[in-house]
Amino acid sequence: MLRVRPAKKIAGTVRVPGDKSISHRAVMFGALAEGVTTIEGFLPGADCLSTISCFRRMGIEIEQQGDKVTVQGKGWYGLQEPMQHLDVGNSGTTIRLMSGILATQPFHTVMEGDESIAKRPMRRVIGPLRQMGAKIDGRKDGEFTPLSIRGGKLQSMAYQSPVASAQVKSAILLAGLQAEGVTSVTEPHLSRDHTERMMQAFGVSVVRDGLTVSVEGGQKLTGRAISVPGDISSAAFLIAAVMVVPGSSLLIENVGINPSRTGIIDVVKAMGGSLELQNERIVNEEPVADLLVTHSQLHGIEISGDIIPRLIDEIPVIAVMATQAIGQTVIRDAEELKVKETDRIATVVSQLSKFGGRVTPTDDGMIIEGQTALTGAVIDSMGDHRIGMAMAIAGLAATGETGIENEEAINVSFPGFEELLKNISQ
Ligand SMILES: O=C(O)C1=C[C@@H](OP(=O)(O)O)[C@@H](O)[C@H](O)C1
Ligand SMILES: C=C(OP(=O)(O)O)C(=O)O
Repeated sequence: MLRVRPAKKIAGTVRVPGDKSISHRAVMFGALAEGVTTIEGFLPGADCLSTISCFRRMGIEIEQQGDKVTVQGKGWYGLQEPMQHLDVGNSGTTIRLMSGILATQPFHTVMEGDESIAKRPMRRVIGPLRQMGAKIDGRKDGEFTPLSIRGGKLQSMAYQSPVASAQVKSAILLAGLQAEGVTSVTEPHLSRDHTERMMQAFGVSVVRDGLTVSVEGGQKLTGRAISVPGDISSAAFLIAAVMVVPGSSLLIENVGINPSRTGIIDVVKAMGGSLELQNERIVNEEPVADLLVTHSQLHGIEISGDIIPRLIDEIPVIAVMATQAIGQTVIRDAEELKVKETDRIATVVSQLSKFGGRVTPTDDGMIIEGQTALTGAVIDSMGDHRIGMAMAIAGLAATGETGIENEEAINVSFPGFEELLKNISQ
């Protein structure tokens, strides 16, 4: 059990582990590229290690030591048919992006993962890939794992996605790279665009027109050096820690500030929090900065619409911050929370309530009442890394001790979380 004590103050200068979305893509693109790709700042969390192990099973040589990775790319068709099932662990990004890649390969694969993956919807990716000509099956007509993919020659398509999902968009664009003609994806709202940026970094031409992004088939990826910035989704827990513990201040260095990910910064500022970007720069097509965060009394706001995909993974910890804000915080248009590692509307409500948090679930979000005094509790991550970490932050602001059960889930995206939190807590 992870134990958290109330903090008097959060202070220091820190770095968070590498961006999860960018780390997955760097390994995948490196494997499919011609030549060597070196990655520094890689996230050695369980999800990205699942991506590495899937590519190793397909004959790609990958060396990984901590945050340094070398991928010996063999070109798009250099992958070999795996003799066993590919295990994606807990990682939705791995299974959905890989579906797009495997749909183009002239062999058969089966992918499966843990209990949480088995409940997550796959037809959002399988449906369009089938329309492009891939033969894919799974439980409930391809909605659930295990997924069996027999890839081959694909037709290009213009896909109107009903959801703003980077995983859906990325799977189709990856498949489109081997389809004849131009493949495009149009989203209802902009989702994170790391795939588009990294395709360009690997030498692929990508065209964006508003909410539509397109690629022409037949383009090659060329291996290169990639430097992964710190994950803003991990930094979000530390930003929240500063905002819920009076007198706190923290400098978080080297954080990715891609505009499709910075909803958390906009929300903290709109709630009245002090957050300053310093030393802004561009690294491998991705904007990066140091974040100076200073405690401020927050007030409740409404969070809805276009901003939701820009902060979807941060909503559990935003809910924790909102308990310490003056007034009500209302989160709408976030039904996607229901299909993450857990149903994050239900798990935020059930776990935060154990501290005495006042949170009401709604069909597409939640309503959080502030300012509420929290009392330390024993909570359960429910196997969801973001729930475990969000509740640890609640523990910093609570009276008495908090215990987090099933804390090992945190390793999915933030190895070293417990130690880092201890180092900055006084
Ligand atoms: O493409 C990615 O790297 C991710 C996309 C998002 O999921 P959706 O595509 O389902 O919105 C996000 O929640 C996930 O943590 C990572
Ligand atoms: C939803 C998440 O990841 P994935 O979809 O890759 O499992 C997450 O990291 O919060």
